[in-house]
Amino acid sequence: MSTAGFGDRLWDLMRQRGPLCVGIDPHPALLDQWGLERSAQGMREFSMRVVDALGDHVAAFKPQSALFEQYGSAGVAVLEEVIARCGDTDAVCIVDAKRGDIGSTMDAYAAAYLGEGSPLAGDALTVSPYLGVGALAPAYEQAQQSGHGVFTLALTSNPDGHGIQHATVDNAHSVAGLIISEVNTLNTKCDFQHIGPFGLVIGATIQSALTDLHINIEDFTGPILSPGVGAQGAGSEQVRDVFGRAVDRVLASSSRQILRCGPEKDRLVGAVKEICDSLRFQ
Ligand SMILES: O=C(O)c1cc(=O)[nH]c(=O)n1[C@@H]1O[C@H](COP(=O)(O)O)[C@@H](O)[C@H]1O
Repeated sequence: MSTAGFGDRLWDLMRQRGPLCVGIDPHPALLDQWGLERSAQGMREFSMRVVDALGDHVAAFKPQSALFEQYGSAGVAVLEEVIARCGDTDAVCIVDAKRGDIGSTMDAYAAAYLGEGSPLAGDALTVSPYLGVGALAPAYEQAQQSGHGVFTLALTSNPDGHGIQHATVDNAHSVAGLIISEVNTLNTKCDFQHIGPFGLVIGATIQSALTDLHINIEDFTGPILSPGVGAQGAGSEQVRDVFGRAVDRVLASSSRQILRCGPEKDRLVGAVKEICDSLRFQ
């Protein structure tokens, strides 16, 4: 087990294995395609096969909590097992639960998803800043204590996000720009070698939004999780165009495009290698 902080651990993995996160999203249609039952047990089999096939090949896994929650407590129990199985690999596990609440409730989310030894805690958590970045302080504090990471939504991959995220505040900054700057300040209070533990979620589908909103993403000092690669239409070209010189901090994320290549291990590994090769920009 590495003693490096979350950001530096992820940085090293991205360099060794390629900057790709595989989303574990066991959609019912994928269970059908893999010949598995639409049940918690089917989802368990699906997710374990993904982790076992790709655990030595990818920098990160991102189990999507809602897909498990839809099966109730049996699904959540499977999510716990999947997080534990990811922990048996060297890849980092980003639990995609997009949590966010007032500070006193956020304490409980932080304990559940980032607390040392909690069954729902991976290496990092996605959080939603709609209640204010300040309200998420318990998550950032808990992550720092336990050496974990947090990815805060900034410019999401879905077009519906524009209305709020691109909105202008005080006639100057955009909402997204303020979130990015607040998260960056958190990293300045941390010790790290390459990148800090506090990251952003910025979709690969956002086209010129960073430029349009006058956001200089090159100044950002954490990892950038970038979903939207594959099923949502973005490819490596979009990743390079969106992030420019900040691309070395980008962890591209793809779920359905890769998962559709299963269940055979060789095809899953082949899909990962192909995307990773396309993401090597130097
Ligand atoms: O936080 C996320 O991971 C996320 C943020 C975002 O802006 N857009 C987005 O698609 N995601 C997640 O990334 C995954 C995308 O899945 P695919 O479209 O199948 O690659 C889903 O689990 C989404 O919930």
